Amino acid sequence: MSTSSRSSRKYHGSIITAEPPEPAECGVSVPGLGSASWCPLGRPLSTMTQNIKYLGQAEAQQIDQDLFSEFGFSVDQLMELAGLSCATAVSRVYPLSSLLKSRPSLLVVCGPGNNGGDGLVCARHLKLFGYEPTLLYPKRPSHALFQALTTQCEKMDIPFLTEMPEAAVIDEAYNFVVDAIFGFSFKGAVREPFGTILDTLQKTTVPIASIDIPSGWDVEQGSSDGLQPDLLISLTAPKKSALLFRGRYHYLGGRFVPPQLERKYNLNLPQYPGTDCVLQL
Ligand SMILES: NC(=O)C1=CN([C@@H]2O[C@H](COP(=O)(O)OP(=O)(O)OC[C@H]3O[C@@H](n4cnc5c(N)ncnc54)[C@H](O)[C@@H]3O)[C@@H](O)[C@H]2O)[C@@H](O)CC1
Ligand SMILES: [K+]
Repeated sequence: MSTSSRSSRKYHGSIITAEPPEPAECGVSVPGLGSASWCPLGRPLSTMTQNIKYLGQAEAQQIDQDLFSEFGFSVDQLMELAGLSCATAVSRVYPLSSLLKSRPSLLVVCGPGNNGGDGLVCARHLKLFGYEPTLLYPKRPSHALFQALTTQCEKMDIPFLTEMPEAAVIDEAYNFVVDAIFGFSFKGAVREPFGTILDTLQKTTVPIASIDIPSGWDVEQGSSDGLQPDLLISLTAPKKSALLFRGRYHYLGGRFVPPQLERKYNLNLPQYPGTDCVLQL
């Protein structure tokens, strides 16, 4: 599906209001990408968010490392906050009252790395928020953290599918899909079973909410014919490919960046409102 055809995509089974407007000039200056000629949703970024830094892949991974080594965080700490912000953004964009299907069902597809871990946490919080998530988690790392997150979801009575349903089945059964397959460490051609899973997701018509990066997109260059999510939740700071996001909603989450780290990488993060853990960009 091309990016241009995405803007005319119609969603079924939930939540649709209006077509996304055409992109407009907003002239965001992005290190390494020059001046972007448009911005998501076609509206100028506010002065509050226009200087936010869009990260390359290496820089995102370096910040990740700094958080764990120099700043003393553990993975599960940050994953919990990341997953909670994803669930919060999802519930803002697709509130229970807006869902058209009789049950507040959604599918969360998790990949083999930390992005998949964010998906497990997000599913657990969505269940606590009153949604009915179902998980697909085809490649499970043996690490104790992922086993614990899986157990937590099982104990919350969140069902796990054994295989990816066909697109028509997803459209029929779920209000929307959370894409937690790949994040900022994705590289190269997609390997199975995720190639088939992403092909199926592209055939669905329900909205897709992508965690950190639309899965299958190059972290910096994006993908013109890849997944075109309706919602993108950028964690810590957006990645360069987020400039090519043409869905309706772009949120920032992962409100855990210490000011010292923000200064070190000149992230220029916008101020989150009050005690909120997400911010719409
Ligand atoms: N520092 C941060 O900003 C935080 C990041 N978190 C999450 O962690 C993510 C990054 O996690 P990871 O570094 O584990 O990486 P990813 O979750 O992006 O993916 C790595 C996994 O995908 C596989 N993979 C990579 N390329 C592939 C391909 N072409 N085909 C098939 N499999 C492929 C790798 O073998 C590995 O198992 C972020 O995007 C974010 O979602 C959060 O959990 C916590 C805080
Ligand atoms: K993703």
